[in-house]
Amino acid sequence: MEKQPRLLSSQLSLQNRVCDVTLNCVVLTWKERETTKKRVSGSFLGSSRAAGSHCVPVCEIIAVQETTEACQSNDAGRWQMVPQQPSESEQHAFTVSYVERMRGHRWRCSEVTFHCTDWRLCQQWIQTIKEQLSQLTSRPKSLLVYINPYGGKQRGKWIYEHKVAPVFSRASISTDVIVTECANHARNHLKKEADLKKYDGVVCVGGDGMFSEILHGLISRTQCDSGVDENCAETLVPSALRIGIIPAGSTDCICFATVGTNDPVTSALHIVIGDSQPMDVCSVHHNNTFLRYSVSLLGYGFFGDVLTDSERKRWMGPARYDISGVKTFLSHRYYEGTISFLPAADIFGTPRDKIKCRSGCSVCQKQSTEKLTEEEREGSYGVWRVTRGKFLAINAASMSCACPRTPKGLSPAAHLADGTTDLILIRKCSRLDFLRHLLRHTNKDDQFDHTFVEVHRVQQFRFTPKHWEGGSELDLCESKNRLFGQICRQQPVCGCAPAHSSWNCDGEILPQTTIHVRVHCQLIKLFARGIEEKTVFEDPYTLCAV
Ligand SMILES: CCCCCCCCCCCCC/C=C/[C@@H](O)[C@H](COP(=O)(O)O)NC(=O)CCCCC
Ligand SMILES: Nc1ncnc2c1ncn2[C@@H]1O[C@H](COP(=O)(O)OP(=O)(O)O)[C@@H](O)[C@H]1O
Ligand SMILES: [Ca+2]
Repeated sequence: MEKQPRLLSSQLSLQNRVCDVTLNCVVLTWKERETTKKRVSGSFLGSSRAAGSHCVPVCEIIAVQETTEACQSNDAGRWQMVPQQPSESEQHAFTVSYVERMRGHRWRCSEVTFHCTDWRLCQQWIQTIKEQLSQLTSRPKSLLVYINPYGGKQRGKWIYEHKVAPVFSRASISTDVIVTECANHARNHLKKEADLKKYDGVVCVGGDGMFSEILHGLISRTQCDSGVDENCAETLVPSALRIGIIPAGSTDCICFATVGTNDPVTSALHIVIGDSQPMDVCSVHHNNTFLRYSVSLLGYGFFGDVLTDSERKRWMGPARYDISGVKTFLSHRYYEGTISFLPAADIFGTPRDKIKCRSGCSVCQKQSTEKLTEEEREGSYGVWRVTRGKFLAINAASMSCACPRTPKGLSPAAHLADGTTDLILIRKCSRLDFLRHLLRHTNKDDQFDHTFVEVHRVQQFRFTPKHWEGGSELDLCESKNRLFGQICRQQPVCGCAPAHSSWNCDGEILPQTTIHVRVHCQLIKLFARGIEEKTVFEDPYTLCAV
């Protein structure tokens, strides 16, 4: 890697130890100088990390500020470092706050305070670091924050005030905060009222349902401002504003699948450093009319029924999904219908690939840089295929849908930003087989390796339930009784099972069942970077090899 010219290099004191501190355009490093160690009673003070070299990429520095507090003394241990500078020299200090990686993809805001002999040198360090930070133009300065006070365990407000606001304030980000008063408050405000020119991004404090509101508000506003009709547009205009997600809901799958953890402080830090992760958005249509957008799961059958049942149990909080999950599993309902889909070309891979979408994913980047060859582009226009049958579940995962319930996700190899969605068809099978399939979401076994599971990577798909074929949604309502009689004969186990399920669209129930879904590649951007490879956590110093 190219060596960067030094901007500053000084001997500064850190907890009474002398360090060589260096700043270039890319990293801040500090290395403890060799110190005299006084042996007191058989062991040495200081961990190898404390005595070693530290390195923080400039892009992961949160802030720098002059420190006014009293200097700390470090002679409480059994071993004592002999200071190489007189203590009266430690009158001027500055503190650097930076991202530190913890286990499980979590980030924390750590601080290091350097002391120096000379006021001017101290100011020079503060000024130079500030200048470096000011050049990071992708960082937001002003954010519009929406909090759902009733999402998840109803801790959205508390989480924002105690975990997130202090991080934003440390990074000098200004915020306008709206605590929502009813469902669709955030969506309507974004769509019609918000003065979006004032902001560099929108922050959602809540779950997937709340995120969905903000997504809809922002996309609709962008189309409206650009004169694009959401009902018929094949191409939608990407939104200029990024969305940050502070997880405070029940599933929080969009946060988990784009950051690797559901941790408010980690999300706040991704926002502060101005990360950017493009994301595919599916538009769902019925009879050529736009219904909704989806970024994670569109699920008919099992996941639709779980959601419908769980809505009546909202008072239980996140536990409602466990109760409804068990209930829906036991009811073992299947649904008949026809799925037609437009497969993605071979270059997009398959849902059974071993390679996963990770930070800086080359498959997704290929889409963003539009580096497809003519041949690849030609090959990406496929031929529609049709399949019909009885299904326990029909799922479309536009991203892995990883969440604490299934850390590898519903479709572990799905990509965040490749312009495709993974269609997962679970055909009618025994309860035991379905249980085996579900359990595999929680362990290392391949949940697609069953004869009754079919997977396709697609650009578009349509679904028509059997009793709809050749008719309209209204036809069903009119002939409801006749149909229910027929279906109960087909599925005697349920007593009086409904003929149709509902679509679970990112946690919202869709009223229509006959749908046409189209993927819009990288329509929005999040303040995230995708899940980082383990190596970044194991050896953060690889980042600093400059
Ligand atoms: C016997 C072991 C069963 C294990 C099953 C594991 C499968 C879980 C897959 C979960 C996929 C989640 C996809 C995301 C869905 C969310 O959009 C939606 C709304 O979230 P929120 O607004 O935060 O409440 N959540 C759900 O639909 C919950 C599905 C839970 C199913 C058990
Ligand atoms: N103030 C509010 N009162 C009632 N519902 C709200 C409010 N704000 C948002 N909502 C709705 O609450 C639903 C669930 O929100 P979400 O934050 O996803 O929580 P959860 O993950 O627990 O479902 C969303 O559909 C959203 O539209
Ligand atoms: Ca995708």
